[in-house]
Amino acid sequence: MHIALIGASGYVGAEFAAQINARGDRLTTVGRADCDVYSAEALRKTLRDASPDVVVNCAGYTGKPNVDACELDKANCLAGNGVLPGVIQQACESLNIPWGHVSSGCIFTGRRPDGKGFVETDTPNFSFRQNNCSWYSGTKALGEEVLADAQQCYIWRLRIPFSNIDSPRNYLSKVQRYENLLEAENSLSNLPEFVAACLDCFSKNVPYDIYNLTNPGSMKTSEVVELIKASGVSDKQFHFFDSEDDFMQRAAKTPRSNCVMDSSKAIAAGLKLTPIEECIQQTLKNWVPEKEAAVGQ
Ligand SMILES: NC(=O)C1=CN([C@@H]2O[C@H](COP(=O)(O)OP(=O)(O)OC[C@H]3O[C@@H](n4cnc5c(N)ncnc54)[C@H](OP(=O)(O)O)[C@@H]3O)[C@@H](O)[C@H]2O)C=CC1
Ligand SMILES: Cc1cn([C@H]2C[C@H](O)[C@@H](COP(=O)(O)OP(=O)(O)O[C@H]3O[C@@H](C)C(=O)[C@@H](O)[C@H]3O)O2)c(=O)[nH]c1=O
Repeated sequence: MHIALIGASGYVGAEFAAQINARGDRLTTVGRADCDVYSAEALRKTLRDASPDVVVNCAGYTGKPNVDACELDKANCLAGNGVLPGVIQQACESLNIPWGHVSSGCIFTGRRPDGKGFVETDTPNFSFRQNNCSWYSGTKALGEEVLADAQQCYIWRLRIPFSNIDSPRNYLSKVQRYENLLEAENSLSNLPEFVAACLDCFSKNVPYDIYNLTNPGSMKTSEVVELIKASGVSDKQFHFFDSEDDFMQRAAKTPRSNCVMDSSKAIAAGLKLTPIEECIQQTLKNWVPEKEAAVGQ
């Protein structure tokens, strides 16, 4: 399969590129340096010339070191998350190329009113329409609205990614590095399993649709801390904020979307997502500290 990857230079894009190469698929990367990705015509020409079988979009604006930074660069964030998906849709549809878009579970907060995790048909409850969200989450929800009528398109929802490679973007690293932790319940995505599931959508002919690609189940921060301690990866003394208000006052500029998601639709479609506790345990067993990860590159 020949895959054109938009956003290959990012945290998520790098994992896509690595797995595409490891599968022996053909990879063409498309970035802002190659063409004006905001021009459907320029993007169409670039894609037509490359002639891929499928396109994957993992470009987007996340904010560094975290989503707080999006509050300071709203126009770029809106462009990357709200406008770009629509331009890619236009280019792909004009060439009749199937494609997938990396969205985020952060368009939800909490649990459904019935206590269950959010499913794909639930309306995002952490969005500009609810007027309760971070700028980042609002733009990601808009991105999904833009793609509501997209053809031959997967929307893959990633949520607080983690892997065994220690890095500032890895949730298991963040838990070890933050001075104080917010106690919250979340569904999480193992990044390698997320990317494998996205690529499997094409190879297994999974129906085009929205998929929550989180590892089944959810974890409280304190439960993640216990797994880290039990693994021997860190012997740090972990400290917690007193409350969400304390977190907002001392560490955050904008609210976070801690939420529980239901990934049973993805599992039923044959995508492999290991239950969350088991997945974190396996990940910590194979932990590669950042210094060793840098040597291996
Ligand atoms: N990391 C996370 O925690 C999560 C990420 N996601 C989503 O996954 C996607 C990738 O995230 P991640 O890899 O972490 O992000 P990174 O910031 O690591 O990478 C972002 C990528 O998008 C490109 N990009 C950044 N801003 C823009 C813009 N305004 N217009 C066009 N291209 C842009 C960058 O390209 P360039 O080299 O040109 O700068 C880069 O390739 C995003 O859509 C994000 O919302 C979803 C859930 C969780
Ligand atoms: C800043 C901070 C966050 N947290 C918690 C809040 C939250 O539950 C969790 C993650 O918050 P962060 O601020 O690290 O990350 P944030 O930027 O909110 O993370 C998000 O990135 C974007 C791109 C996404 O799409 C999301 O799915 C998610 O991965 O860590 C702490 O415990 N202590 C802290 O000091």
